[in-house]
Amino acid sequence: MPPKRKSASAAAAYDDDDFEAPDLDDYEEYEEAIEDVSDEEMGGRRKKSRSARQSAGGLEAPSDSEVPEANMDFSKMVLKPDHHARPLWINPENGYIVLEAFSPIAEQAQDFLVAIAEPVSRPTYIHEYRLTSYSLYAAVSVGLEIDNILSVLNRLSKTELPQSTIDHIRESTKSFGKVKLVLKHNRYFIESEEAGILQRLLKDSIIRDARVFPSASTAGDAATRFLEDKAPKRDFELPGTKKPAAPGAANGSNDAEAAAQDGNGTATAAATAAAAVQEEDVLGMLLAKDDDRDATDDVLVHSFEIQAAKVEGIKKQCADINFPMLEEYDFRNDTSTKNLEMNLKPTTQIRPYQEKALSKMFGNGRARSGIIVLPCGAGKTLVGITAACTIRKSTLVLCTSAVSVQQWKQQFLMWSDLKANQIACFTSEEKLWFQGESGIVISTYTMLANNRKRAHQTAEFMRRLQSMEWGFLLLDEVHVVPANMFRRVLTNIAAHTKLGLTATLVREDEKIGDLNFLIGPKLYEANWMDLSSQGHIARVQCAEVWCPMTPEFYRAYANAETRRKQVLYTMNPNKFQACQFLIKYHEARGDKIIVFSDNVYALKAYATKLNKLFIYGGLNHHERTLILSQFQHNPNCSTIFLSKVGDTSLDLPEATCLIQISSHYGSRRQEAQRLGRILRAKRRNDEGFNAFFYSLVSKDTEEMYYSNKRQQFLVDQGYAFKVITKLPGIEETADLSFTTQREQQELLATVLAADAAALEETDLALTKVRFERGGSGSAAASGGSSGGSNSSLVVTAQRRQGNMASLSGGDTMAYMATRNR
Ligand SMILES: Nc1ncnc2c1ncn2[C@@H]1O[C@H](COP(=O)(O)OP(=O)(O)OP(=O)(O)O)[C@@H](O)[C@H]1O
Repeated sequence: MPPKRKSASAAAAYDDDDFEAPDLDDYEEYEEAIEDVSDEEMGGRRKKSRSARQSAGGLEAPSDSEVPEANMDFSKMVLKPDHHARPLWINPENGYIVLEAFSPIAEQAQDFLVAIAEPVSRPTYIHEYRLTSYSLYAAVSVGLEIDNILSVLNRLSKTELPQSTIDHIRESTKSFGKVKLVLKHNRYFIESEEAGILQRLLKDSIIRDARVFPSASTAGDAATRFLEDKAPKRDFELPGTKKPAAPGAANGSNDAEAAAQDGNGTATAAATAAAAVQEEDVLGMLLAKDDDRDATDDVLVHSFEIQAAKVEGIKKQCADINFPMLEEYDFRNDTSTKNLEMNLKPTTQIRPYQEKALSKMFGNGRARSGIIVLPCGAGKTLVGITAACTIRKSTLVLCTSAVSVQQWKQQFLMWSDLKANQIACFTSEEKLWFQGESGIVISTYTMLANNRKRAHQTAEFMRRLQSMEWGFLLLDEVHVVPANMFRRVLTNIAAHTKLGLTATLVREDEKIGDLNFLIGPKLYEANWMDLSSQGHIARVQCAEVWCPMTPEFYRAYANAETRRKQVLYTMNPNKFQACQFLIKYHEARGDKIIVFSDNVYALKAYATKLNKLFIYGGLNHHERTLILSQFQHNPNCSTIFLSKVGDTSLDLPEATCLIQISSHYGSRRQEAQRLGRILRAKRRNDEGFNAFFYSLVSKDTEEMYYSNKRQQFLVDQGYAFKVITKLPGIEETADLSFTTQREQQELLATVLAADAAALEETDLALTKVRFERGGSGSAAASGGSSGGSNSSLVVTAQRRQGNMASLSGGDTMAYMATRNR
């Protein structure tokens, strides 16, 4: 039943219980949101998305497969005499940049690279970046100038900057940042400092037709074709925080000096040389330039007005003719949109990386539209709230589920001085407007994008939403929303500034590029490993546990159709035992455990057998909240089972261990989002604390292939996945299920007898299933046999008899060579 499968997998992106009965048109759109598809589907999607990107206007980032094979013979490269002090290798062939992350000035170099290039891979010692049109567009939008980019790159590079790199940067940015779209006093203007550029734009018939000529009543404006305006002075300061310290040479020198002091001989020599590079004020020059960019009093800005209704078309046209417009909101001078008195509470302290991300957004006193990328659990919500407190206008927040709506509301109340009645939630269960002329509305994408007939109260709420002029539109989990749905939301809503928040700017269908066009460029992307080492997110041990299939299950697997194959490798008795063992082990350590299963049949079967609570799409909001609260507050409820409805946005700081038993094909995004559930662990700063992420994989099945693919995003962020082929201690553990052949055969018979509908049960709210509880919630608190070790299971070192393979870890570990791209 192919259509049904589509809708089933579509649930990956959303918790869509806000609607009574989504129709099939909606499924088509949800389907678009699915980033992770089987390989056959990928080919078609790639082609489709490539043409979509082309139509999105020339700012195309090549996919990996499109990057030309580089000539890797660099033997003729001439190194600069002090190359050891410079941390960058630049590949003249393909724009890839390699950073020596162990260099004393790596941190500063990293800040710079993140601003101009796409991070490809950032493990411990060597980072890889790629210069793309998108990344350069983003660099220009946050105020970096091309000459400065080239100059800093050259200073950091071990060789003279290759001419091909210079040409690439100049060529792809020559018209970037020259045109801005500004909404002032409710009128849209196209602005540029170069009148010639506006003249050139006006030669384009689509743009010319959208132009608004000043009327007689605005005769003053009519004196010239182009309105003249002074660029604003830079006066940005985040509320409740001190002004961001000017990044640059001072900091950089200190870091370099510190590194020089504690290094060994070679490191000291390198650091001394690095300090010499620092003396040239490598980054200071660039970043100071960034800060001062708009402080020039005498810059004249030319502009002309365009019709509000044609804004999207004009944006697209400008991008098509290679003049992508930057969107900026002069909120301080917008007197026609009502202010919203809101501030961060005095106790709210934003973290340095949050401040850095925000300074990219507000760097010149206006608000730039764009996307901020921070790891899961790093506090994107507070970044969004701080941005709202800076703009201080009515704000609309869109997220992916009703649970997140409540979490956003709670976070607004926690971090800002807003009162509850100034915040309205718009979900299937709540539709009360805020008090006062301005306020906050929090809703889901599906609520806003739904264009079917609505109940009276919902229609009335929508009418009010559409008639408002929003100062700020905050888009949470922005990577999962399909372009069509976005378009529908964006056409329905008039907003001055749009900020997209995400942890994983990846989609297998490569539609990420659409976001550049619809929202704006990526403004900032943080490094997961840095935040982890600074204690802002938890350290995690990742492991892939290989579970051999029992012969009976494997035989059935080999002969089964696709859907049943998935259930068979998830229900594999050896995987079940591994899961049961890990739960026991970690419960005994005092961990709180989430077991993830995409497959609802398996989710119910596991949870019921193990007497645990479970959450999936069939439960309503109240039922989910009830279970989550048990997990958070009841010491006897240490493990819950979650379907994909828990992939994103769940704030469960109690969780310290994840076990994944079934997942969505090769989804890199899902893997990262799931990991994100434990990155916020409350106990993350306890001494020696580690969170654990286990992926249980049935050996010699297609799951192995997908598993490898899924890990790539996290591997690129610097996570190392250990492969465990045998869990130490499992064999001595009593009371594991399905240990006898008879039990295993019964289990197999049940799976084979289950009708196709049961195996295909989806997470959609449409499938109304009554509230089933896996058990009383009393977790089996019996200390599982842990193999006698209190330390991490993954790195357990034990004294036991064994052969050479055992001694070298060869019987429980496997090593895999993986290729990042
Ligand atoms: N500056 C801060 N000071 C103290 N706590 C913070 C700060 N920023 C965020 N937090 C806390 O960190 C946790 C994670 O924040 P948040 O839920 O916003 O993460 P997120 O980035 O949205 O994650 P996800 O992508 O998983 O949804 C929350 O408990 C939040 O209260």
